[in-house]
Order: sequence, then structure tokens, then C-alpha cells
Amino acid sequence: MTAEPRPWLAPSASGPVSASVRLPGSKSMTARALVLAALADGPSVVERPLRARDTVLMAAGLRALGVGLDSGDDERWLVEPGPLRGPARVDVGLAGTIMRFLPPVAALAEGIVEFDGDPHARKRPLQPILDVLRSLGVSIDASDTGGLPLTVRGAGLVEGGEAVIDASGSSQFVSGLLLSAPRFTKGLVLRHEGPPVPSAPHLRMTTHMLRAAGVAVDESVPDVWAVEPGPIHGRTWVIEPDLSGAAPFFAAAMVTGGSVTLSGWPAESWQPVARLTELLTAIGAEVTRTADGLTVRGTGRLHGITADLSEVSELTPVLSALAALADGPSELRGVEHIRGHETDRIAALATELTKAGAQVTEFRDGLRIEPGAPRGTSWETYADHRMAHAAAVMGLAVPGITLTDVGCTSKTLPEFPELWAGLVARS
Ligand SMILES: O=C(O)C1=C[C@@H](OP(=O)(O)O)[C@@H](O)[C@H](O)C1
Ligand SMILES: C=C(OP(=O)(O)O)C(=O)O
Repeated sequence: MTAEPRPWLAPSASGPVSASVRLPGSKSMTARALVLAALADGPSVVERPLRARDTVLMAAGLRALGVGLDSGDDERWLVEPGPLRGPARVDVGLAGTIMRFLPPVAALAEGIVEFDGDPHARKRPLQPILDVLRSLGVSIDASDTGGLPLTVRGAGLVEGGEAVIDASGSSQFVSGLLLSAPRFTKGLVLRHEGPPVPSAPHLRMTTHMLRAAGVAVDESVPDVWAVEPGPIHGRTWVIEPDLSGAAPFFAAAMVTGGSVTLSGWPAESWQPVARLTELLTAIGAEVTRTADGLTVRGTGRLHGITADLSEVSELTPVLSALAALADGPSELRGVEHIRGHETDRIAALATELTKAGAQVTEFRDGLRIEPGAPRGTSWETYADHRMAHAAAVMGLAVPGITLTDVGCTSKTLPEFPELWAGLVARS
């Protein structure tokens, strides 16, 4: 990110917050919809997409590959597939979705496609997906560390067939391959071998969206995904509000004993709302779904919890902040792979929560957080939007939490500082 850092004093709440928020679309659904639309047999419409750095760069990457993409209207992006071709340059920013979803698309293009991103993007794991593409005959030059910067020499087609991957480092390795697989000549049978793949709900989102586009996918055998070759149909994708982006707003209701409703929540969702509900309820919230949306009410008490977050690891920073404000210790485990997220989130949370007064033990795969006397601090955000969300949640209850850079929230919600300030102003 080249923008100047934007220090920000997290506002403290003077009473319970009470608000209904309409949040933009899910990052994960928008990314998948754009990729499937780009590979489709006809035009598509993406309704209520997320407009944030990750999805704007995704759109730019697809345009660079020859896709027609009109994102002029905030509510409806129009995607017109075209012949995929290089030469092209793709800036992935710090987006896992772009660095894992677009190399397989580039392999289907004719010509050279170069990928690079933010300094930390070069440290995020990529090798397993590149190795699979190479095993399928794709020519790729990567850095010595096996990741960015890299060059895909697209041949205009990928044979496909069978491949083995260790996707314990990120579910996105699997999602990235599956999204392009219908366009491989023989489709793809992908088998995972290794420690468990995290983020199962994101994998289900991928297979659900493939089927919704008319693709035959078999996932009846654990850790094996079989995608038939065939057309991906153009269609209208309606994007759900982003549940992970809503998490800090729900946390605000919990910390202040108030109430926050996420409006526009669909009757059926492809995001892990049941797991989020379980976790927030265990910490002390009441979660209800009404015609108005999804509502979280704080009960005035925050309890420590012991939880395996492997399915919802994106929530670790915000849940860690709640844990630091709870009435007893918490243990959040099963998330070793988040050391490869926007920053090493386990190390970052241990450092910043300790500075803010908690006693933290760092495990290979998680954290034990014992609340202490909370204190204000300069909170390093590590270019990580969710570290900023965690700091904002702490700041509700702890005066003097100053984020080193709130600008990093532009990754998934550029309007975060204003929305948050508006929420707290109503406390
Ligand atoms: O496919 C996706 O859209 C995502 C999958 C998950 O990645 P990991 O499996 O690497 O955690 C999640 O954490 C990330 O924010 C989004
Ligand atoms: C891990 C995350 O993002 P990415 O899609 O860049 O992996 C996240 O948003 O928490």
C-alpha cells in the first residue's frame, strides 16, 4: 500500500450502541462472482458487490486479462467475458483471493501474465497452487520463495486432470483451482493430502457458486473435489452483506450492552452465520434473525470461551479483542494458518493485546488470552484490516487506543472509520 499511514484514535463508547447498519457485499462472494462471470459463456450481472480495495483490484486484474467489466454503478457491475490474453500485469494488493484465484485464470489466457503485490503479499503462501498448475502443464516462473512476484506463461488452455495438493495453509488454494477447473479440457479431480484444510464454509461457498453457474461438482469424498469440464453460465449474482465485516459491529453491541442489526440479511446464507451465532452466544450475546435482518444484543457480560476457530479464522482478531475484555480467560485455537494472513495474526494479536493490558500466551495454532487491567496504547495495524477492527473494538471500552493506520480498512470496507464513528456517536 503506498498511501500515507492514517493514525486514528479509536472512539470510546459512553453508553450502549443501538443501530441498524447496512454493510456492503461479501468480499468472498464478490471475488467468486467476478471470476465465474469472467469465465462464463455469456454476460453476468453482479448485484450489490463489495467495492473495496480487494474487489477493485480483482476487477482490474480481470480487465487486464481481456474481460469487459463495467463497475460504474455501485449496485450492479456488468461483466462481459472476452478472449483471455496477455501480456498483462496483475496487482494483487494484499488480497489472498486475487493471488490464489487469478493464476489459474491466467493459465487459460494466451500470453504472459505477471503478478505482484504489496510487500507483505510476497510473504503469503502460494507455492501449493503453483505446483498444482505446473503439474497440469502450466509454465510459471516464481520468486525463490515460491510466491510473488511471478509470471504465468498462459498457453490458452489447461489440460487439467488429476492433482494432489496440501491445502492446509489456505482453503483459497482449493477454491482458486476449482473456480477455473470447468474451463480445463479434462476438468479437475483435486485431492488434498496433509493437515486439515481450514475455512470449510469458504470451500462450500465455492462449490455452491460453481453449481449455481451450472457446473457439475462432486465433493462426496472427504478432501476430494471433482469438477466436470463444461460451460460456466453467465447469470445474475446477488451478493450477501459481508458477515466477517459485520463482526466488529456486532462486537460493539456486545461490549457496550447495546444492539446492532445487520440489515438486508438473506433468509438463506452461504456465509457461516450458524458458527458466528454459536460463538457470539457463548461469549454472552443474544443473536436473532428477524425480517429486519440479523440482530446481536449485548447482555452486558462478556464470557471467556474455548473455541476451535479453524472454520472461521477470519474472526480471530475481533474475537480476541472480545476475549481481552471478558470476565475470564479464553483459548482460541486451530488457526495456525492465520500466520500467513495479511500479517502473522497470532503474533500480531499477542503483541498488541499485551500492550493493551492482557496476558497472552502464544501457541503455534492460536492464543490464550487472560484479561488484565486494560490500558491505552499505540496499536500497530500491520496493514491488516482485521487488526484495525480488533483495535476499534478494544477502543470502545479502553480510552487511548490509537491505531497506527486505519487506512488498511480499505481492503474490505473503505468507509469503516466513518461508519464506526457514526455507530459510537449513537452510544
Ligand atoms: O476464499 C475466501 O474468500 C477466503 C477464504 C479464507 O482463507 P483461508 O482459508 O486462507 O483462511 C478466509 O480467511 C479469507 O478471508 C477469504
Ligand atoms: C484472510 C483474509 O483475507 P484474504 O482474502 O486476503 O486471505 C481476511 O480478510 O481476513
